[in-house]
Amino acid sequence: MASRQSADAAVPAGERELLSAGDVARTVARMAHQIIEKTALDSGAEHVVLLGVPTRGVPLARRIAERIATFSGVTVPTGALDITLYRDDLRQQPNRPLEPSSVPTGGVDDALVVLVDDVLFSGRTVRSALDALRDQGRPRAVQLAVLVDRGHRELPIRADYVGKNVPTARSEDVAVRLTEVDDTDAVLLRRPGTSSGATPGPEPGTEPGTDTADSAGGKQ
Ligand SMILES: O=P(O)(O)OC[C@H]1O[C@H](OP(=O)(O)OP(=O)(O)O)[C@H](O)[C@@H]1O
Ligand SMILES: O=c1cc[nH]c(=O)[nH]1
Repeated sequence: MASRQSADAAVPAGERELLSAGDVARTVARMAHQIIEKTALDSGAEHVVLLGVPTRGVPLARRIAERIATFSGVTVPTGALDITLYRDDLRQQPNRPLEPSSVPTGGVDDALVVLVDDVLFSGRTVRSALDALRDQGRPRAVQLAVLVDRGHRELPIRADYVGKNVPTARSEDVAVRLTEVDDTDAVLLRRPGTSSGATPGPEPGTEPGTDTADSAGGKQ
């Protein structure tokens, strides 16, 4: 998938499109295939549940489940896991409304839970999600699926399924846009203060982790 520069009139100055709408769809499809394969979903041995982290992890989980159903014929239940009150930096975050967690009927006990989020950065959201999940039950195992891994981990957390590894500078921002929330599908890389035509890129030593077990297939 080729990255497009902000010469594209639809992409504002200082932003670079990392994934187009078509790229997002293909990436979600590939992640669905990887989940089917790694969990042996179509063998029926596992009770797999996809739990999205609000905001965009929730529609992303639904999209992955829809692709899984199409590819394997297996209906995977989805839900939402609000992590707001479990953050270790709650006091530093702007106030945001709580979004109720919704765990599918059947719960998460003994299930293989795949947490789904749009961006993996410091890892603190995922750590919070693990705490939030503990209040819902005791899964047999927990995996992590993210659309974008942009590196800069602050905790020993890695994803099992990575849509795209993106080397970034810490000062940059990866913005995932999904139609269910934003009326458009795209992934943008934003560098504060850059003008149109500048090429955002990584600072030395800022590449995202490359040791994710399943990210090889997901790298682009
Ligand atoms: O690995 P981390 O450093 O925790 O960053 C990743 C999180 O940041 C974003 O959420 P954000 O808190 O911005 O809320 P949003 O999903 O509502 O945009 C993103 O959706 C991830 O959940
Ligand atoms: O770049 C980032 C970092 C955290 N969360 C995001 O959505 N984007």
